Amino acid sequence: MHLSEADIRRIGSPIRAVKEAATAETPDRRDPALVARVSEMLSAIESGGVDAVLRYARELDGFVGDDLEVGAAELVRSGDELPADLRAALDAGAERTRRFAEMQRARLQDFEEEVLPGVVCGQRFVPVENVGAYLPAGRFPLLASAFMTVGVAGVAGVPNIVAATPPSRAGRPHPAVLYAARVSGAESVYAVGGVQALAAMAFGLLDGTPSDMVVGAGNAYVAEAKRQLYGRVGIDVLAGPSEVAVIADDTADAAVVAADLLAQAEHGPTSPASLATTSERLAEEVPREIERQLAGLATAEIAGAAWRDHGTVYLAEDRETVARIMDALAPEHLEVIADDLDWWLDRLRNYGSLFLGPWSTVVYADKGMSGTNHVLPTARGARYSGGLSVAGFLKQLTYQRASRDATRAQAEPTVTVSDFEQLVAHRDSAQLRLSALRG
Ligand SMILES: NC(=O)c1ccc[n+]([C@@H]2O[C@H](COP(=O)([O-])OP(=O)(O)OC[C@H]3O[C@@H](n4cnc5c(N)ncnc54)[C@H](O)[C@@H]3O)[C@@H](O)[C@H]2O)c1
Ligand SMILES: N[C@H](CO)Cc1c[nH]c[nH+]1
Ligand SMILES: [Zn+2]
Repeated sequence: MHLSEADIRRIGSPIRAVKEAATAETPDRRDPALVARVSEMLSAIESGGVDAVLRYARELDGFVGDDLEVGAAELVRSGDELPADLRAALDAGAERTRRFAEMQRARLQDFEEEVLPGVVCGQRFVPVENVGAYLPAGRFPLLASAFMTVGVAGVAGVPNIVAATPPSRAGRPHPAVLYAARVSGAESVYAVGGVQALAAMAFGLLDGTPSDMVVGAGNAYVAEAKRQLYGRVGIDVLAGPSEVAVIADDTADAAVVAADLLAQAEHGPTSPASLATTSERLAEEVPREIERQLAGLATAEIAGAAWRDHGTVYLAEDRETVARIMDALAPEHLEVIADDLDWWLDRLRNYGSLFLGPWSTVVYADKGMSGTNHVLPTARGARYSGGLSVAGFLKQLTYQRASRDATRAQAEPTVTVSDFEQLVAHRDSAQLRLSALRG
């Protein structure tokens, strides 16, 4: 995650890149080979149906058998072989995520009001009917993803939710992923991952009902599949490889900053992590501390590659410049470990989710422990979108009613504008009502 020359020009104040990314690739660059591969897979699945889905599932994920559906018995039994503390942690994450989604739902209000005499307009929030939820589990089983998708869709009132997750090495999904899905309210889960999962949900190849919307995070293949399916189905956000950025001043501890950067870098070798600071001390210490922590990290191969290729450290003279850096990077997760948190909360605007102060950290939200959703925009999508939430499953529909007495106020200007546009049928539709009023 790095600033382009154009970003630096726009920011307009001096910035020193203390650590630069080894690759010039930004997270929003689409790899043409990957785009072509996804397109080819979607076409093959659309024409080949379930057989094509099974073929990719076997080839890419070692799926065994012919039936992608995880049976009700396997879903119910999923918790039996898990340690009690893991079950309790998953129960807590599901519950907290649900509770925050309920709080958000309570603040989305239907209403109707008279906008001019005799004309009443209103809005209603209506849930999407069929949702396909993707639960990523390629490199690591991300257990909390079900809370964020299946659980939150349930709070929105979505009547038909199907979940798909890649099989793990034994050819079946991990029981912990299934348990997390179950405590989130899933009744229908399929052992299929990646592009083939999203295509199967969108084309109705799993339970026979095409999803109206597919949601959930995943790797670059998953994000690209959602992008290509968009329009034919709705999507939540383009939630690709995880990213983190930290804003820190002299009050921050280098070990904490380094740990939080590595925590997201370990997702994959293309996961960017960035620090922007006003502290010269921190700008020097954090890269050293990252190397020190990497030496003892079991996932160092992944996190080290991510840090080398996509990690950056920027030193700026003042906090406004740091804020402008974040306006440009628009990271998925943004931590602030600095004084005057209210100033930062007020000033920052481009992030998927914000973590204020040293006692708040991304990994808590990753696991559902704070309650916010961890399906968040990546690749600078936070410039125009927030993350998945209960609102994402609700269509904000409008309606209007008008009394006979309100006809003139709407029909006369409609006739005027339609005449100007030469849209005569439009004019006639309004004129007819005016005539009825007069006659
Ligand atoms: N942005 C967010 O909100 C968010 C949230 C959680 C996770 N994530 C990200 O989700 C990702 C999870 O990635 P993952 O790979 O571990 O799991 P995944 O479930 O996203 O992807 C696994 C699937 O990728 C497909 N795949 C792998 N290589 C392929 C190839 N060469 N051609 C076609 N398909 C291929 C396989 O079918 C496999 O099932 C991570 O990058 C993580 O950072 C993002
Ligand atoms: N950091 C991911 C969102 O980008 C979510 C997650 C879950 N578990 C671990 N991480
Ligand atoms: Zn994470």
